[in-house]
Amino acid sequence: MKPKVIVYKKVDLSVLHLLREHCELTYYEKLDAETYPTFVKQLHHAHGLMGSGLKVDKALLEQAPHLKVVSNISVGYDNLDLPELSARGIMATNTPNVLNDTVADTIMGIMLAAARRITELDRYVKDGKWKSQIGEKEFGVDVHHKTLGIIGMGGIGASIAQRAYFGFGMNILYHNRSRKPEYEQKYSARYCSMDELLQQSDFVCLMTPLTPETVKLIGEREFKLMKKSAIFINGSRGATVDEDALVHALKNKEILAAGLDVYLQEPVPEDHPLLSLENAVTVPHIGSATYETRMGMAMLAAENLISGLRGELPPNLLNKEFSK
Ligand SMILES: NC(=O)c1ccc[n+]([C@@H]2O[C@H](COP(=O)([O-])OP(=O)(O)OC[C@H]3O[C@@H](n4cnc5c(N)ncnc54)[C@H](O)[C@@H]3O)[C@@H](O)[C@H]2O)c1
Ligand SMILES: O=C(O)[C@H](O)CO
Repeated sequence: MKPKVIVYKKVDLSVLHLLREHCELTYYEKLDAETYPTFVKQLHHAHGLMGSGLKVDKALLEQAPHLKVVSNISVGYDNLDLPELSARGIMATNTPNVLNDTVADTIMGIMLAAARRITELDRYVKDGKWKSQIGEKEFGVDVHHKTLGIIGMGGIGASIAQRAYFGFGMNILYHNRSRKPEYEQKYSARYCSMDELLQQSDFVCLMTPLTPETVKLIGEREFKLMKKSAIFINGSRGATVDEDALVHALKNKEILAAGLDVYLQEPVPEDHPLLSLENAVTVPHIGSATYETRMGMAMLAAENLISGLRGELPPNLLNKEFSK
């Protein structure tokens, strides 16, 4: 008998074909108030789960007595209660590396947009405000040859460093849990303490996972340490930043601007103070959102799922306990 699998995110047909070869599939393009009750009923029989964003915690797992593999279609896995999954003998997997280049492209785009005020000035043109030659009021600041500080020099951080160093001639500083000699060599990246990075960088880019240690990693104190001309970029998770402190820093010109892909609450509420600030570039969590990369992530997630359901160790297994 084929294992029963629930996919709860829209994925390409080729991914569904692959899954159907190996599993009995229930497919939801998305979970919402309407589909959730049926999803929970099916959870009682499921051996595998694949999707993204769903909080997989004790309460959910109580309703999934046969579950063997949870396959996240994302590299971040802060939605998973990993200790609880491990205690129940359930494998968890994610999708690292396939998205590095795409997310790094997004981050460079946000950096350029914030520094050169691209989104703000796009609105200026469309609102009919371009009446004469632009002047200093519309000037931005350079990106090239500035100092970029990367907090969280993992797969994505390194791809950002590569673009910034080779493409923009930037000077790279980084802070990470451990030193990365490979990137020091390739991108002349210099390891430093977080405080030094915050004080020296023209652009501060946050790329750590969301963990208990990184909740509100950047707050009032950190914004005060940054240069008044600094541009802050968050591509990690919203909860790694104290959003009230960020709004305060932007309003009071403690920093020049911010570029944000992630928020504490997503979708970000319409009346969020960040959305009324001209010096905040706000995009809707689009880091990995290209056809090619989302397809690659879903395919990798399907491979992880199938491998785990076969009783193998999936390529991107997260629980350390299973590898022992
Ligand atoms: N905006 C998006 O669409 C998007 C896309 C992909 C990933 N992400 C986020 O980016 C995160 C990083 O992704 P990745 O693929 O580069 O992961 P990764 O595991 O390769 O890299 C994360 C790096 O952060 C470092 N780190 C962890 N805790 C730290 C701390 N307290 N201080 C300093 N460094 C710390 C790790 O040592 C590691 O080098 C993901 O966990 C996810 O939350 C967002
Ligand atoms: O963690 C990830 O992979 C991104 O946030 C996309 O969901």
